[in-house]
Amino acid sequence: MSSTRVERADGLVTVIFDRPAKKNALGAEDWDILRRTLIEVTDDPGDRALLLTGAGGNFSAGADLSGSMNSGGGRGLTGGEQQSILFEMRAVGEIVDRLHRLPKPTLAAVDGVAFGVALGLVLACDLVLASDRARFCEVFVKRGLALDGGTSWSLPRQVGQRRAKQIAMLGDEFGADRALEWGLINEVVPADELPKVARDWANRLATGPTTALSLIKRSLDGSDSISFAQSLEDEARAQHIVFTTHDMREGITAFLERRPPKFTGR
Ligand SMILES: CC(C)(COP(=O)(O)OP(=O)(O)OC[C@H]1O[C@@H](n2cnc3c(N)ncnc32)[C@H](O)[C@@H]1OP(=O)(O)O)[C@@H](O)C(=O)NCCC(=O)NCCSC(=O)/C=C1/CC=CC=CO1
Repeated sequence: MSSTRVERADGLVTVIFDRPAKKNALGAEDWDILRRTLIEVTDDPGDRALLLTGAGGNFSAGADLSGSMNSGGGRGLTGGEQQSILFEMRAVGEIVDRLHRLPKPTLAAVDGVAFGVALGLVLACDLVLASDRARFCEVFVKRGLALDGGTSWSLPRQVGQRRAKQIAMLGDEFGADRALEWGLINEVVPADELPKVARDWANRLATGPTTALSLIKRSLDGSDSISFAQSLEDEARAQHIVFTTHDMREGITAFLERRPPKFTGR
């Protein structure tokens, strides 16, 4: 049964995992909604930023272990079941990749638990806000699972190999303060303030200069795999592109006219 809602307002697309009785565990329909939404946000110029969050005091407890992924039941998998797990995991991987590569800014707002593949979704976002009662866990090892959700890639990049191995191989829960100290999240706010602060940040992204934000994101994400000289060339090309935008003209005009800019995403 699907439990994910999508809301749109003023350029901001909010995806809300909403099955509180199951800690917002994610099943096939949730993945389908997320996949479709990511395609829409990629293609629709009216969608200018994405906020991922959960309802009922939790982000998500990760994959729904009672659903389609819970195959085998201790009797060993048939060849067909094994194939189907590979297929499902590739499908989930494709969705996390879409999120990671989304050409619009993304923000995760985490209250309560973000476990397993849900942690992967969080780490694939550009910015992460957490409440002071957020709990994170690379829980896979506790279930006898290997890593997924792109966390084998994002964790070492965000916290370094040494800590990534601790987080992934021990599978201990950690709180928002530790996540902040390790550089996994941007800020911690009191739980009752999280919705407001998240909306403020997300609205700032959604009313920002969309092309510039997209190019900023692309250049930072790509910086690991290119030389300094290449980054300078890429920056030149990016500025060349933003000089064709209405938002760049508006940004400079607004500065000269001593008023706040009104970016429209064009
Ligand atoms: C630590 C918990 C998140 C919360 O604990 P607690 O507050 O004590 O609450 P519970 O009583 O345990 O949970 C309340 C109800 O929610 C159900 N539930 C919780 N998580 C899941 C889940 N992931 N799938 C299905 N259902 C879930 C729980 O059964 C309760 O239901 P009832 O009231 O009807 O009994 C704790 O719940 C917890 O540790 N949850 C599991 C976390 C987890 O292991 N997540 C999955 C990680 S694996 C993953 O994300 C990706 C894959 C990919 C590959 C293949 C296979 C699977 O996973």
